[in-house]
Amino acid sequence: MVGGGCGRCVVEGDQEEVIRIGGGVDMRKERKLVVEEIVRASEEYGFFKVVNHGVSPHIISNMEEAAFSFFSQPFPSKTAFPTYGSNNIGFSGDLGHLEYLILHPTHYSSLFHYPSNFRSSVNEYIKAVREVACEILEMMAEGVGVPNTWAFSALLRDHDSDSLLRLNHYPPLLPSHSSPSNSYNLGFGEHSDPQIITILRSNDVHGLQISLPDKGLWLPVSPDPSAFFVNVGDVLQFQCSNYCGFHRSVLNQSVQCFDWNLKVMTNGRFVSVRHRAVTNSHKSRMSMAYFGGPPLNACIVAPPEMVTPERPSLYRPFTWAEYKQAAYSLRLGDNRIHHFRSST
Ligand SMILES: O=C(O)CCC(=O)C(=O)O
Ligand SMILES: [Fe+2]
Repeated sequence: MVGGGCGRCVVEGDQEEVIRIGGGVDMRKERKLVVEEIVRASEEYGFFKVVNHGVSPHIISNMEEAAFSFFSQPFPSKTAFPTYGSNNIGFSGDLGHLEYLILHPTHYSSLFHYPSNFRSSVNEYIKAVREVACEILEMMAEGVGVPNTWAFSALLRDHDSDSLLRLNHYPPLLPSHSSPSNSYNLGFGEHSDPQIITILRSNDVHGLQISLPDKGLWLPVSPDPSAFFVNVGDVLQFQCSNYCGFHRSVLNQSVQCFDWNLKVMTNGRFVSVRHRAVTNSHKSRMSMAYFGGPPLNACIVAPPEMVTPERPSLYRPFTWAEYKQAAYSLRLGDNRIHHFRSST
């Protein structure tokens, strides 16, 4: 269990609660039950674990080995890769004890410089986790009563989807680098993920913590390398409010006007989870986060089914490009959703 004094609202986690959250949605159970569990967890926490997800352990271990081997290179070799970063998170001065690599599957140039075995591990992994993400989004749409159950997932399947894979490596802490309380240091500060959905997986080392809505508690999440953790992203919180998504390639026809309504796609019915990662171990921690994002020009607005006179639209429509720009210009921990609330 992780506890201690780093950050402004650190409270030791309640193990019972962690177990309840981390128990896992079993994807092999009857679909109706899986849908119910996913919707409930997305409303309550914006976070859940999935087990029996169907991704081959071979694909996962290949990706992890490729990532460890990348990070084991000398520092100057790593900095030659344009999407490698260390200690600085984003562009607004946030710091963390980690190094990372950002890989954009649809940007050919993002993978161009890597050896072919690395590229194929990344491509295979992304393909597999995108399927998991899409299946979950389809169940979410079904669970909240959106008739086109592919409406959210189509955004990830879009050729122009702005999805990415982020590999985070938290090296073990040297004693001279640990915080005065010696409990842990911040690896990745408090934030919510801006995209639609995150499929997160880590090796068997503790570090991830989630914050419960309105409770000011940080709960440590026990690692489970055979499972994926799912974060509801900001866009899905929005989107489960006004939606209507059409996709050229899905419909196989030319659609003049994209009516992507992710509202902050659930009109606030789902919550995006605030989370962070701490380094508290003598072992390296590796997390691999697939962020499912919409195309840049997608208009984020909730499905009509999610907006009623009793539940008016909470957010104004905006494009993913607008939101992304706002997200990256603010500090990691800022509440950016707030800037997109309707004025009425
Ligand atoms: O390392 C982790 O478990 C969390 C990483 C994370 O939150 C992120 O990459 O957005
Ligand atoms: Fe995150």
